[in-house]
Amino acid sequence: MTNQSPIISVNKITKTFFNRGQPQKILDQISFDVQRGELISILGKSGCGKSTLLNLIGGFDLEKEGEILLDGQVVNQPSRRCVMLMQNYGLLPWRSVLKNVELPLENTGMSKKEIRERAKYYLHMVGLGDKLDAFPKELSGGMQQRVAIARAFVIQPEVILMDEPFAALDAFTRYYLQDELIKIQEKENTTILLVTHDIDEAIYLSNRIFMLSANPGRIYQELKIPSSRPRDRSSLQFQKYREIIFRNFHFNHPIAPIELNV
Ligand SMILES: Nc1ncnc2c1ncn2[C@@H]1O[C@H](COP(=O)(O)OP(=O)(O)OP(=O)(O)O)[C@@H](O)[C@H]1O
Repeated sequence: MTNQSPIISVNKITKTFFNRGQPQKILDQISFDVQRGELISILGKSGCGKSTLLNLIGGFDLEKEGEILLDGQVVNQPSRRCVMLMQNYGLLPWRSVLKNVELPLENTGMSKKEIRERAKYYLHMVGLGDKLDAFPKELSGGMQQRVAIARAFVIQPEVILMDEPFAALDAFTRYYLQDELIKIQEKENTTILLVTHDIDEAIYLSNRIFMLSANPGRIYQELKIPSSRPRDRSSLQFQKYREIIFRNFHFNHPIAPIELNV
C-alpha cells in the first residue's frame, strides 16, 4: 500500500470561521495522506472540527488555506469519486428502497437495466434484497442506514466520507453494520474516512486513527492498528488500544477533573 501515490493528500489545511466578525481558527495546519483502501477514523471531542475537515475534503467547502488533493488533483468542487454518507440517512420518503439506490445513477448515461442491476447488487450486499419495493418509513433505522450505505457504494466512488454514520443506532445494530461495512469496503477496496465519537468503533474498523485536539483542531496523535479484521472487541490487544486513546485524551485535556466516588 505504501508504494502507491495517496488517494487523498491533505496539505497544511487551516480553516477559519468568522462568528460575528470575529475570526475563529477551527483547523490548524492539518496534514496527512491516505492510501487507497485504507479506513481512517477521526476522533475528537465535539466541536473540534471533524465535520469541517470532512466537508473540506469532499469539496463541499472550498474556503481554506492549504491544499487538498484527490488522486493527485486539487479538490475544487464535490465529485462522484468522493461521496458523503450522513448520519440521518437522507433517503427520499416517496421513493422505494430500490429507487432510492438507483437515484445517483440516473442521468449518468447508464441504461435503465444497468442501473437496476447495479442497485439490486448493492442492496443484496447489505442484506436488503427482500426489501426492494419497501418505502423508507417501513424500515428500521438500521435498515435505512443500510439503504444509505448501498446508495453510497452504488456510485462506486473511490472514497466515502462518513460523518458519524452509526451514531443514531442501538449498539447491536451498530455492531452488525460495522461488520457489513468492513465486508463491502474490503470487497470494493474503497477508501473510507470516518468521523466518530465512538472509540470502540474507531478501533474495530480502522487501519489508522487520527486524534484531533480542539481550539484549534490539530492532529496530535496517529494510532496505527495493524491487526487484521474482523477484530475481537474483548481481546487484550483491543483493550490496549482503548487505553492508549483514553490516555491520550486525558493528557490532551489535563485540566479536566476526574471525580472518583470511592
Ligand atoms: N458555518 C459555520 N460558521 C461558523 N462556525 C462554524 C460553522 N460550521 C462550524 N462552525 C464551528 O466550527 C467548530 C467545529 O465544528 P464541527 O461541526 O466541524 O465540529 P465537530 O468536531 O464535527 O463537532 P461534533 O462532533 O459535535 O459534530 C464549531 O465550533 C462550530 O461552531
